[in-house]
Amino acid sequence: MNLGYFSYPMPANEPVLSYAPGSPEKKRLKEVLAELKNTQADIPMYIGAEEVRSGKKVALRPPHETAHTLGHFHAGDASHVTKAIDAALAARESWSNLSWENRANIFLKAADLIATKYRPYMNGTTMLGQSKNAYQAEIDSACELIDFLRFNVHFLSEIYRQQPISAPGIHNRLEFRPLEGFVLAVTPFNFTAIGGNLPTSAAMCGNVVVWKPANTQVYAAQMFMRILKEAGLPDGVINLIYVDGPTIGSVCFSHRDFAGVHFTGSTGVFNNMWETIGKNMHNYKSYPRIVGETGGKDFVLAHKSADPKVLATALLRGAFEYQGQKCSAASRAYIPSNIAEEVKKLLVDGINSFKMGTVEDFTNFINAVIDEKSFDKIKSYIDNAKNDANASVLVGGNCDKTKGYYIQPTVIEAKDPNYVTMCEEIFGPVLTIHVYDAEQFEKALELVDNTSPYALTGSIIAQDRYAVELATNKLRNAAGNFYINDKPTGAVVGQQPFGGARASGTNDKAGSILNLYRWLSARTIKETFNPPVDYGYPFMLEA
Ligand SMILES: NC(=O)c1ccc[n+]([C@@H]2O[C@H](COP(=O)([O-])OP(=O)(O)OC[C@H]3O[C@@H](n4cnc5c(N)ncnc54)[C@H](O)[C@@H]3O)[C@@H](O)[C@H]2O)c1
Ligand SMILES: N[C@@H](CCC=O)C(=O)O
Repeated sequence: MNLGYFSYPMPANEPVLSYAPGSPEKKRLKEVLAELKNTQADIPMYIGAEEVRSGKKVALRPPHETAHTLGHFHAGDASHVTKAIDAALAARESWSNLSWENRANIFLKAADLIATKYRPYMNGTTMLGQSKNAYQAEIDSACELIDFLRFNVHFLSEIYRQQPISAPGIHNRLEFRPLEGFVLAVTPFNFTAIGGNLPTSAAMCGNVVVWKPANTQVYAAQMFMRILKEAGLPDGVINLIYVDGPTIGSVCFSHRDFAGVHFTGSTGVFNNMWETIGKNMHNYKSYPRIVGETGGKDFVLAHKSADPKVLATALLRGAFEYQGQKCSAASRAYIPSNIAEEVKKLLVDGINSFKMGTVEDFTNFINAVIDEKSFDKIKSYIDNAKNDANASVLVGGNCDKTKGYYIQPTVIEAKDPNYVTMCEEIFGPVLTIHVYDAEQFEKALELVDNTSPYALTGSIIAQDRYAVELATNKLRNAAGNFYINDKPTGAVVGQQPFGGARASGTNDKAGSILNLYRWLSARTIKETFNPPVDYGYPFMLEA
């Protein structure tokens, strides 16, 4: 029964806590980190009402301290994927019929639980499981996740209000139905907030979901799942399983009720999904929604009018925060010759001042990269640069995996603007710079636009307003998130809707109203109050 239209006004962004020395939030976070480290977690899959323990245990270790074990999760197989789909479909009718305010308030309650008693647990599991320092965890697993939940509730309310006009004698209305089937959410390791957003944005719209996080993000993902349960999410609406990607794909993408995939991760995996879905089209009841935010090779282009300190700071933060493991991280920079020497010195000094180590020591700016595979891949790019005549390592370059996956933040200088590290996504703390002739700005713009297949984020650093305008226009399709005099990272929900085009994804802008439309299928209803009773037209009364 609907007895009123209940409003959900635009929320404010969740304030970022500072964790400054002596602050209560720092004290509490330290206590929780110690508690988590002293506990051996036994993490089940969540399928329907069940906590499923397969017995196939996978150990969870902090990337910065691989000798320590945080516990383990129970990995699943194809049978668990089927079970999760069945549980989702069984929950579908009741969930999709639940009133909007009762759906919405579950997610708002979850946001409040994260903002209060579970904040140190969301941050603590993210810090230990994904090797994020306290600030990087706070902006991700607390603030961004809370914002996703609150803003999406507001955006969906706005969608439900959008109704067609009605001519005299009729009433038209739009129902924003959930999709007919289940949605698969496949999420990456690097952002706990993305892990939380992909299943909940679809679920909020009345869909039922099978959620598969990256193995290296399970520690924080299960924490969020437990919070959703405590907030009142009914069984089966979101089913959290830990099954390898190809197995998930083979079961979900051949299922008749597969209604859509909400993916964030690498371009190669998404391309593979798209191809598989295309090949299986004949299986499905409806055309599935395919939403994917993928890789990046994000640029910073400086003009000769750039302030060297603004540029160096944008690079130090934009390239190295969270060890460069942000899809938005600055990984190629084009520096004009007039300020190149000064900027290089600022970069070298900045990097030499970085402290690297565990997340428990709050003085560390840099922690470890996510896993051994990633460590080996990043190291091979650095080793190749050390031995290539077209490149030189300006600073950094040391890699050590004896205690954790530590890669020293590294700047490579490429003489060749098409050198491999200027083009390929590395996803680690490696920035490649290319110095261009300061009088050849237009040529540099072309290089930026054409060097990489991606188009996710990018920045122009300039004081000259003509240069800013030229870059904004020429690079219109080179980035879905374009920054002026700022680093290319750190988009805030509600402020900078996030996503890129070209090989960076479908650009459905996570955390914005645009994304929610993808999880809805509108039905138009026309009601006629005084229906005609004669088929003829008035003009037919006379020849
Ligand atoms: N554009 C964005 O908004 C955005 C945000 C975060 C990360 N990313 C991208 O994500 C990547 C880093 O994250 P990652 O290492 O977790 O990415 P990934 O592609 O390796 O994994 C992402 C998810 O896909 C799963 N997966 C892997 N192979 C699969 C397969 N064959 N079938 C189905 N699922 C499969 C993984 O287990 C994980 O859950 C980078 O490329 C980064 O740019 C993009
Ligand atoms: N939205 C984040 C990046 C997400 C990808 O990893 C940012 O803007 O830095």
